Amino acid sequence: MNRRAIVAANWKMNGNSALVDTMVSGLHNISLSDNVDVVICPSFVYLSELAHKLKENSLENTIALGAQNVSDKASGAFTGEVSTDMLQECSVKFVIVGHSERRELYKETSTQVAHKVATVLNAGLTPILCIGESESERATEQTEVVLSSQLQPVIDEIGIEKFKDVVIAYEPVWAIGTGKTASKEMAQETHQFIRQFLAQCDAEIANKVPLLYGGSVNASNCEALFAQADIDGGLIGGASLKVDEFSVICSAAKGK
Ligand SMILES: O=C[C@H](O)COP(=O)(O)O
Repeated sequence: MNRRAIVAANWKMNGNSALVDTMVSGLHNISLSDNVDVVICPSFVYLSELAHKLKENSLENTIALGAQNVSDKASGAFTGEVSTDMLQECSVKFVIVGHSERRELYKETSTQVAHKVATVLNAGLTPILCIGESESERATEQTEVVLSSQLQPVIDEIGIEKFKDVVIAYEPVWAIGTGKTASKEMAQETHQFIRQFLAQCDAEIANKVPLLYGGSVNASNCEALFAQADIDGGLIGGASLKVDEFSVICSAAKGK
C-alpha cells in the first residue's frame, strides 16, 4: 500500500460556529481505515475555532485543517487576502487551490493557480490542486485537453518531483452541486488519464499522487467511487455539511 486516501470537506461559504460544534462532536468516534486522512476546510473565519475545538476533543491528529484558498503573496497591501503564514498560525495543513469556483467566478488563471501551488509548497503545506472540465468541454471531447492545460502550468512551475507533496482533486464542473455524479467508470477513466499524464514526466511520482474525485459525492455513491483503482478519496461539498453523511463518506475511504 503506497497511497493514502484523503477525504476533504469543502464547506465553501457555508457553516457557522454551530456547525463547527456539531461536526467536532459528531466526528468524535469516527471509524476510519488505516491510511486515511480527513480534512475539513471551513471558511477562514472558523479555522482557529475549529483548530481549538479539535484539540479540546483530542481530534487534532485525526482530522486536519484545510483552507479553501490562499494568496500567492507573503504579506503587504493586498486587502482581503490571506497568506500561508496566517494559515500556519491557525494550524492549517492543506490548502485547496484552483477550485473551479475560483477559476470561473474570480477568474483565477492556471498560471495564478500554479503560483499558488508553489507558494503553498514553499510554506510546507499541502496543496489540493483542483482541475476539471465544463459540461460543454466534456460534450465536445475536450476533457483531456482541458485537464492537460490545467496541469502543465503547475508542472512547469514546480517541476514533477514536487508533485510527491501535491494532492489533485478532479472535479468535473458539471457534477459540482448538481447531483449529477460522474459514473464510477467515467471518473476512473479520467483519473487514469491524469495519472498517465503525470507518468509521462515521472511514473514513480505519478503513482504516489493521491487523486481525489469531487462532484456530488454522497453516502450512496462514495463506496463505488472510492473502490476504483485510481480514486484515492474525495473532495466533498454539500454532503460535508451533514455530519452523519460525511462520517459515512470518511469511513468508505481506504488507502491503496
Ligand atoms: O469542493 C467540492 C466540490 O466542489 C464538490 O461539491 P459538491 O459535493 O457539493 O458537488
